Amino acid sequence: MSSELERPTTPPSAPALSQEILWEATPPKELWDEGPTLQGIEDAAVAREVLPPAFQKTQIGNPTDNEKGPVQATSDAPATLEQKSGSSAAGRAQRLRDIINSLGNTPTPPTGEGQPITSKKRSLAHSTPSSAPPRKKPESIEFTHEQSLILDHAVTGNSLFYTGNAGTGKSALLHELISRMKRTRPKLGAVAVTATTGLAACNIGGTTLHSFTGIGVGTETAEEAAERIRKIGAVRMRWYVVKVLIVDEVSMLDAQLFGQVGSSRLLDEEELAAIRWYPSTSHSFFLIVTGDFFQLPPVAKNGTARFAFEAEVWPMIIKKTFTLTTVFRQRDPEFVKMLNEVRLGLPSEDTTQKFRSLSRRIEDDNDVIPTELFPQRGEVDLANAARLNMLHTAFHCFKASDSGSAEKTYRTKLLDSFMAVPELKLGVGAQVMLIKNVDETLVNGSVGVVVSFCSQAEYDEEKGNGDRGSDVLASCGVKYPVVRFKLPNGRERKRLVTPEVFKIEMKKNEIQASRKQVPLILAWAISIHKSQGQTLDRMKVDLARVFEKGQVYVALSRAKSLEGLQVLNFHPTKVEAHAKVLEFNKTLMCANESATLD
Ligand SMILES: Nc1ncnc2c1ncn2[C@@H]1O[C@H](COP(=O)(O)OP(=O)(O)OP(=O)(O)O)[C@@H](O)[C@H]1O
Repeated sequence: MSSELERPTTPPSAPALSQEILWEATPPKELWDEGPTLQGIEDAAVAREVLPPAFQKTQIGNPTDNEKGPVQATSDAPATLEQKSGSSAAGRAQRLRDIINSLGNTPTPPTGEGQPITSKKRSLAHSTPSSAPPRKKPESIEFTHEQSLILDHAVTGNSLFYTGNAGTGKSALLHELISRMKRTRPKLGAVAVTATTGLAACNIGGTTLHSFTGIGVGTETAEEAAERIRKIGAVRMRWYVVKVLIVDEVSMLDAQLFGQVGSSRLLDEEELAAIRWYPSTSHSFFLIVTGDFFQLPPVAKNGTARFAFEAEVWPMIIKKTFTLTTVFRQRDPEFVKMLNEVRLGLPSEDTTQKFRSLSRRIEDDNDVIPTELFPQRGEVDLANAARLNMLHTAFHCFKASDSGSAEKTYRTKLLDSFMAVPELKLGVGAQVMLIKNVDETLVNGSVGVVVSFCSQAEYDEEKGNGDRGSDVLASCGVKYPVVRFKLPNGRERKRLVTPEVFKIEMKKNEIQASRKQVPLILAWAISIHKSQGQTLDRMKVDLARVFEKGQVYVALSRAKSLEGLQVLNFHPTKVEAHAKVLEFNKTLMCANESATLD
C-alpha cells in the first residue's frame, strides 16, 4: 500500500494487510448459481430426486440484486450444468448429487488440525494465513490458557458464545478462530463470517449478518422477511451449505434476528426437518458468537433494546459460554478496576474521584493532539472541519471510488458504515488516523500528521528507490499524503499513504460494497461508535452529551493508560449499564470454569 521513508522500528516484512480477503470458503460456482440455476433445471424430476423437499417446495424466484451470485440468473446456466454433467437428466442429477455431497460433511482435518489444543499457550506465528482478516495483526500474540480453551471448544462443533471486558482479546481470538475454522472446514461455503455492523464486518473480512441471512435493510416484519427469503435460491443455498456461522459484535444484535437465525436458520420446521433428513447436511451446523453486551446495545425499538440473549432460543442454541478475564489493552490494574466498575455501571467514590482528576489537559505530542471522542457523528465532523480550516494551507481532496453489487440503498448503507470516507480533505498539518493495518507498528488506529504530498515516483526518488518500473508509472503524477506517524514507543515513522480497497463481500467475487480510498481519516475527533474496537494512546472525551448505556464504557476503555486519558464531565449518573445485561452477566462463568463443566 504505502512506502516507507524513514527507518522503521521493525522491518516491514509482512505485507500490508488488506481488507480484501473475505469469504474464502465459498460454495462451488455451480452451486452458488443454484438459486438461478434451479430455475433452469428443465427436468423437475431431477430437482425432486436430488434436492431435499424443502428446496423443491419453493419456486425459486428471482434473486434480489444483492443476492445474485457471480453467474447471474441467465438462460445459459443450465447449459453450464449440462456441460459438466452430460446432457441427460440422470447425468445432471448425478452431478448435483456430487456437488451436494461434496459440501456436506466436515472433512477430515489436515494433520494436526481440528485437534484440541493441548499446550497452555499457543503462538499465532505462522498459523494465520496471509489471507487472515486485517483488523488486528496477531503474529506476536501468545494466547492465554483461557483463550486456548475457547479454541479447543470451538473444534467440538457446539454453538458457543464468548465474551469479556473491552481489551480482553476477543477480536484477536476471533481472527484465529476464523482461520482455524476455514482450515478445518475447507468445503466451500462452510464457514460464514459475519458481524452486526458493516464496520465490524469489514474489520473481520466478512459480511453483515443482515446480508447473510437475507434480511437486507430489515424494514420488513420477520414473517415477510422469512417468506421472501424462502423464495431466494441463493440465500437458501447459503443456509444449506453453511456449517459454522460466526457472528461478531453480538451486543448490537436484536433478539428477534437472533431468534430467527438460531431457531430456524430462517426456515420453518418442516423445511428444517427436510434438510436435516438429507444425509449430507446432518446436524453439524453451529454458531460462534462473540461480543460484550456492556458495550453498544442494539438499536432500541419503541424505546426498549432487546438483546440477543433475551431471545427464547438463546439457551437452547448456545451450549457453552466463556468469559475472558485477562485485560490486555490496559496494563495498569488500577485503571482496569476503574473500567470494570464503569462497565457494571457502579463507579465507586474512589473511581469517580480518579476520573474527575483526569479533567486536566494532556500535553500535545509535538503537533499531535489527543484524539477527541464524541457521541454524535455530526459533532465529529464539525470538530474536524474547524481544525482543518485553521490550517491555512493548500488542501488536497481524495474522492473515493465506490462500487458493489448490493441493491443501491443497501450498498449506500454499507458504504456509510465504512471507516473510509467518500471524500477526504487533507492539508499539511492535518491530524490523521490510519484505518488499515500495515505491520506491527503501523496499525489500524495509528495517529500522525500529514507532512507533505507527493507522488509515488517522487517519494521513491527521495527514498533512493527510483526504478520501480510500472508501479511508478501507474501512480505517476498523483500526489498522496506523506504522514509522520507517532509510535507507541515514542518514535516516529514517515510513510506515503496510497489508496486501498475496503469491501464487504458475501463470497469470493461477489463484492456487495467496495470503496477505494486513501486509508486515512481525520483524527482530531472520532465518534464513540467508530472507536469501538480501537486502542488509543492519547485521547480526550467529554461525557456531558453521552446518551446511550454502554457509551461511557466504550469511550473510556479505548484508552491504553490513565496518563493518556483526559475526561471531562465525568458523573456517576452518566455511567449506566442495562439491568438486563447485569442480570445476564450473573449467569456467566469465566472460561476456565466453563471448561471444567465438560
Ligand atoms: N494473548 C494475548 N497476549 C497479548 N496481547 C493480546 C492477547 N490477546 C489480545 N491481545 C492484544 O490486546 C489488545 C486488545 O485486544 P482485542 O482488541 O482483541 O480486545 P477486544 O476484547 O476485542 O476489545 P474490544 O471489546 O474493546 O473490541 C490488542 O492489542 C491485542 O493484540
